[in-house]
Amino acid sequence: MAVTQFNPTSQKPHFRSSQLSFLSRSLPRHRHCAFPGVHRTQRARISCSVAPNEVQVPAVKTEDPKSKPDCYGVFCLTYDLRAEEETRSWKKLINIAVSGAAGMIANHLLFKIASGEVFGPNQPVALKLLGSERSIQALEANPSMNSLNSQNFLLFCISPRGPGMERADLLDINGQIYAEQGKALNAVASRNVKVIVVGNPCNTNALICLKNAPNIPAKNFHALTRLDENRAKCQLALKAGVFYDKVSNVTIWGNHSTTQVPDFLNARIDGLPVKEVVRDHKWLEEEFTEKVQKRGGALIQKWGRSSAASTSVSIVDAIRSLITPTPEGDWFSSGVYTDGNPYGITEGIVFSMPCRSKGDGDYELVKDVIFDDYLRKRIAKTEAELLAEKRCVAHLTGEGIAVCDLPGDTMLPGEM
Ligand SMILES: NC(=O)C1=CN([C@@H]2O[C@H](COP(=O)(O)OP(=O)(O)OC[C@H]3O[C@@H](n4cnc5c(N)ncnc54)[C@H](O)[C@@H]3O)[C@@H](O)[C@H]2O)C=CC1
Ligand SMILES: O=C([O-])CC(=O)C(=O)O
Repeated sequence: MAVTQFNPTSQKPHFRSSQLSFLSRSLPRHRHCAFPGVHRTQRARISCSVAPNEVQVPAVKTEDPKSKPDCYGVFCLTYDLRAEEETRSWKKLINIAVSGAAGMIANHLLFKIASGEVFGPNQPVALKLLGSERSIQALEANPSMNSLNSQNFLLFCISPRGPGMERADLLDINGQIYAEQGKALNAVASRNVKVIVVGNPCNTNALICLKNAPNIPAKNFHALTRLDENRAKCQLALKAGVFYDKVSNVTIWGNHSTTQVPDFLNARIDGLPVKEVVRDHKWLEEEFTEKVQKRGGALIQKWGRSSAASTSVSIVDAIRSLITPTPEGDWFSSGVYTDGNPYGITEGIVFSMPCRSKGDGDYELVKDVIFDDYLRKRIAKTEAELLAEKRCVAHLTGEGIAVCDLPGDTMLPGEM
């Protein structure tokens, strides 16, 4: 299963009834062609291109015109993926499932994926929308994980957090959902699926999910800390008076919470160490660090709800970092499993660390980073918080009886 570029031996994708199939809007304007297997009554004239070195699509085969088209909400299936062998001029389908699909983040994200912004032009993508009861009504989404067997990416944007809910309650209630979904993934998903957990507390939710999915490599699970990296880059760019793209090598260490550590020691501006460009080291240690740590909460205070558009942008960045080679010398942050990490961080937790990818969906941890006392001390604090969260969900990870002794002064970004 999964996308060709991740697994060349992947099985042929097949289409389940609740999937919505999109062709990237950014297909070139070339000639029209019809697709084999498309019902005569609904045969869509879909733009497609055939490059000189590609195989021309053979003549259209028709199927029983009486058979009904698959329609879901306003979308009808017009591209029969069973004909995939015959449409060799097309890239292989990428399957993406989004859970919490009727929520704010997904509302931005789904259109980015469907437009071709994430996986590029000429790339067919199939979106599977998963959700709670509410989203079944809103989107005709699918509440079941059973048909996730052919996904390349699974994005969890679930939020059952209610007013006045304590952090420990959230860990438990949200954690139960992730335990359940981890089990479902374990039963049906491809071993190559890449899972990005967005719903908070995302590091520990990712841990619960991966612990309940032992058939899937723990390495394939990510907790989204890319939003924090983007926020850190933005603050550094503003301070240095440079464009955002001049800032590189920014690591967010640890938890997606107010203990996270935006690393200015290893970060660079225009290729130079940040500390050489930003001489105000007090600003780096105090203002910059706190601003990034508490940005989520500041936004909730101003806007009344958590960041959705910028989160969806950062999910796009996170996916693109896995499917395109990391630029030479640079890296990106992701919350990943700590087993085998070269930094001495306790194993068995999901911790944001610097990663590089060859663009094949996989990643390696970056070895050549430096530490000083300030960085080590901060990393120890966020590590302690994640270990406490882990103890708090031991009943959900199969590690015994939960003991919840969360440090009082640490919070989710939105908990200020
Ligand atoms: N990691 C990060 O950088 C960030 C994480 N977040 C987190 O992302 C999550 C989602 O945020 P929004 O989209 O703004 O929330 P939202 O409340 O707008 O949407 C969440 C969706 O999840 C659905 N849902 C609830 N329980 C479910 C279940 N058991 N199965 C499937 N779907 C379920 C709800 O019906 C809703 O449609 C929150 O937990 C939020 O704290 C938000 C911003 C940044
Ligand atoms: O707590 C929240 O939902 C908001 C959040 O993660 C962020 O903006 O970083």
